[in-house]
Amino acid sequence: MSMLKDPSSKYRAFPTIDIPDRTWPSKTITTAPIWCSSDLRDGNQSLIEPMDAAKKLRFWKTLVAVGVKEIEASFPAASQTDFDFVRTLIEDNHIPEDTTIQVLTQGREDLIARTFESLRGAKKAIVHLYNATSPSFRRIVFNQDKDGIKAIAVNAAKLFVKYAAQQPETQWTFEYSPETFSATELEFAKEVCDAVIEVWNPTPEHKMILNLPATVECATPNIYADQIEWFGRHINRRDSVIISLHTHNDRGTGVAATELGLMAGADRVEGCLFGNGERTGNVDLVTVALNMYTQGLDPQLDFSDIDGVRKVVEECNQIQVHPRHPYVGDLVHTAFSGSHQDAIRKGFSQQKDDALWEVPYLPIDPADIGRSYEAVIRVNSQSGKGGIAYLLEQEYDISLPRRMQIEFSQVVQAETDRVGLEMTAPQIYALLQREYLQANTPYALVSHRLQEENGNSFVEVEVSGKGQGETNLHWKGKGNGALEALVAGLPIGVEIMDYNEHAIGAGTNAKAAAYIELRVNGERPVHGVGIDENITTASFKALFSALNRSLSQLEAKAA
Ligand SMILES: CC(=O)SCCNC(=O)CCNC(=O)[C@H](O)C(C)(C)COP(=O)(O)OP(=O)(O)OC[C@H]1O[C@@H](n2cnc3c(N)ncnc32)[C@H](O)[C@@H]1OP(=O)(O)O
Ligand SMILES: CC(C)C(=O)C(=O)O
Repeated sequence: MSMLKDPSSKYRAFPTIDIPDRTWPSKTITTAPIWCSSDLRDGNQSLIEPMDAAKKLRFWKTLVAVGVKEIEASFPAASQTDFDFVRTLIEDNHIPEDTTIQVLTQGREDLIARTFESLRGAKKAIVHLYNATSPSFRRIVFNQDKDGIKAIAVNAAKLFVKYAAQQPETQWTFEYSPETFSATELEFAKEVCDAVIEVWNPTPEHKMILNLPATVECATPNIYADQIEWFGRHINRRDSVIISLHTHNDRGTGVAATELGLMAGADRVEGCLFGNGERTGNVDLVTVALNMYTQGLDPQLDFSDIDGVRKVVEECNQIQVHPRHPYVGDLVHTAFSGSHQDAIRKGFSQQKDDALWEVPYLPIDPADIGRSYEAVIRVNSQSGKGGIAYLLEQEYDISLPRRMQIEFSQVVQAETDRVGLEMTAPQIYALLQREYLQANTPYALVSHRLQEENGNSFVEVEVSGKGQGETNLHWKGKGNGALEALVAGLPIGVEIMDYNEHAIGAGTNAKAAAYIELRVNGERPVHGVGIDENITTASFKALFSALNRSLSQLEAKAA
């Protein structure tokens, strides 16, 4: 094999479908399909360790809670575990009235007999027959010509009728899959399916299911859509047939193929939660459903606790969901990068409760699927001021003025660059404390006295600090307001460039936050922050914070 100069010569392009008047490209999906989960069958058969009975039951209950109404529970003839699971569901009444159990079998009589046996006593059931129809499977696996392949399907279909008749207490629905449909000549797929239709004789009142698998995804999704549209136009008794999609994800386009297949007229979708299944998986039912949701269409499945569902699926399958997996991955509602955070923060502040969802970079409101907003913005070295400001607002009720956001983001940036790690909200707050709230040198405010007289403010402050020796300093000043009086009393020339304040919290526990931008001796302005129960004290603390930071920076510059 390695001798081949160009290995791609081993493969060939999938031919296009001759359907020039195709209609699906201009369709949209307007109704939710019938959903069928194959987690307990196609998903289960792909696991390193297939689920035991307890796990299968837990998974089954989760699917029922999500609202999946048709659930392929097993391949009962494959193993005693699979057979017994079907018995448990029936005998212990785990199948709600509005839910139908589905099982799969090959077209061999011993397997069919055992399959029907497993369903004894079920109120209703879907029995699913498959055999592969594509040229390579005909040649390689079955060593049969087209007639031989059709005969497998027709003979098995007849056996279905025979065995179903022996259990008339059950309301039967039959499903046929021309396995490898997407790699089968369309005329031949139709021929086999028409032959099965003849045997099962469905009616508009009692339909059968024709499931059209992309058993191995082998072409672009538009080809699959063409195949589905062609099939729907040509199959006999279309009104008595439910057309079902069953895609895999070998080319990474299982979701796209399913969506285009629905636009092409299919009625039903088989798949697995979070895309488990053979090789690269079956189509992910969650993504298809939530994609509909984000188009304003109710998918009729409940993923309002998506993390709860994920937990069950991960524990049963023993496979972790990827952090980038659409909708459910740990990181998919998270923005680290500055410009994204800025846009998200602005989006949140403008988003009205009942308005169309328009928060940039978030295709879905995380709250709709049970996620909090906590993980939406996370800060690392790629982050900007918006994300930092957002976290302080959300977690600590602290709203930094715009120019201070810019200044503080440089402090955070230096820290994230230094440690090379993400910074959590508590770590950012600790940095704010260290940098601003605890900026106590060289001057720490010990106490202050404020007097108002005839529109004038008189301030006396007691100041201590490193380098002041044992004796505290006392500075006095007079001005039009408290801050002006304090500035007048300082022995250093300062100029207040900007002042902001706001409440933190409400009621008796409320505090005040004050922010001051201060220019010392005509140098570059520097910010300070003060937090206190008393707004005047908060503003004085903010002034000392700015003064100390500025003096420290000047000292560092001079050194
Ligand atoms: C695409 C899919 O996911 S299809 C579902 C696949 N899932 C599974 O196979 C899981 C469960 N299967 C099993 O446990 C086993 O395959 C069993 C118990 C069903 C059968 O096991 P075995 O009797 O050992 O047969 P095995 O699986 O090897 O089947 C191969 C034979 O069945 C034939 N066969 C394969 N598929 C079908 C079919 N759909 N209908 C009729 N015959 C078939 C093959 O041609 C082959 O025949 P040969 O022995 O004459 O060459
Ligand atoms: C049995 C069929 C539907 C199947 O699982 C497949 O083709 O992938």
